[in-house]
Amino acid sequence: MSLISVRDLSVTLGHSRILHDINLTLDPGEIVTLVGPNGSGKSTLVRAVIGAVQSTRGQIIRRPGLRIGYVPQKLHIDPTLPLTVMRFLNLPKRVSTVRAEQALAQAGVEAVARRQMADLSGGQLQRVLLARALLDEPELLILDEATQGLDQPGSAAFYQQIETVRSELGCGVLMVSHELHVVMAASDRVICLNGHVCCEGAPEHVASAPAYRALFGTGTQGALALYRHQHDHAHDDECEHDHAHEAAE
Ligand SMILES: Nc1ncnc2c1ncn2[C@@H]1O[C@H](COP(=O)(O)OP(=O)(O)OP(=O)(O)O)[C@@H](O)[C@H]1O
Repeated sequence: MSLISVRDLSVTLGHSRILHDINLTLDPGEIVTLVGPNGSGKSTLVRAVIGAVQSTRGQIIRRPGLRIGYVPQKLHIDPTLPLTVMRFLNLPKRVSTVRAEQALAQAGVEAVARRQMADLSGGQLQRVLLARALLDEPELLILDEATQGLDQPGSAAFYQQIETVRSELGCGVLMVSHELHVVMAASDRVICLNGHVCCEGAPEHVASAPAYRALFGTGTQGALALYRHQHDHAHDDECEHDHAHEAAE
């Protein structure tokens, strides 16, 4: 059974229709990335998946008992507040030291357990947030712009860590990102969103789809090669239609 299955989802916020006719499934072990221009509804879709936003039509079916780990964009911490990484991982509920250390190791930052949160670099902080999301051994890991503020090598290293986590835990991963070339290459499947699903499939397929190119141009192909890895592309969805005109909407 899929981890999540989104069927004909529409979301209206205030008087604006933000998402319409969204269909999406995510299977165990899959890394799916949502890309799309600012305001295209990526965060709204993720928030609907975690149950923080109500749908106006359609449904979201979660596998019964599904454990979801969520990595936010950023965490604002008062720099004057003394808070070690270990204490942070014990908020809001206590975890064993062994489990916290395991999660830090899975996130690639085992050495920072006793450090102050305020002293961490941007990349270390994002990995600590990842560790926190891993504490409950999620079956689905959701990351919403989790590499914002990191430079490109930092982002690439973070996404490689996500791939490691996926292969160690076997969890599915749903990510939102603006860093098209880096994130797309780390994904099994990419969904290009602009209020609805414009096109989807393997990164190479989406990068060359007319709808994607209309939204983002053609500059990502070379960079994709940087982090290319082998996938079975046999089941890629074809881009059903050309929505190139929508870029002008
Ligand atoms: N509570 C709300 N009420 C009304 N409109 C909202 C609300 N929340 C979000 N929106 C609008 O929904 C649209 C989609 O927002 P969303 O944050 O999902 O897009 P996004 O693709 O994640 O954007 P970005 O890439 O800029 O983060 C935007 O136009 C936003 O202004």
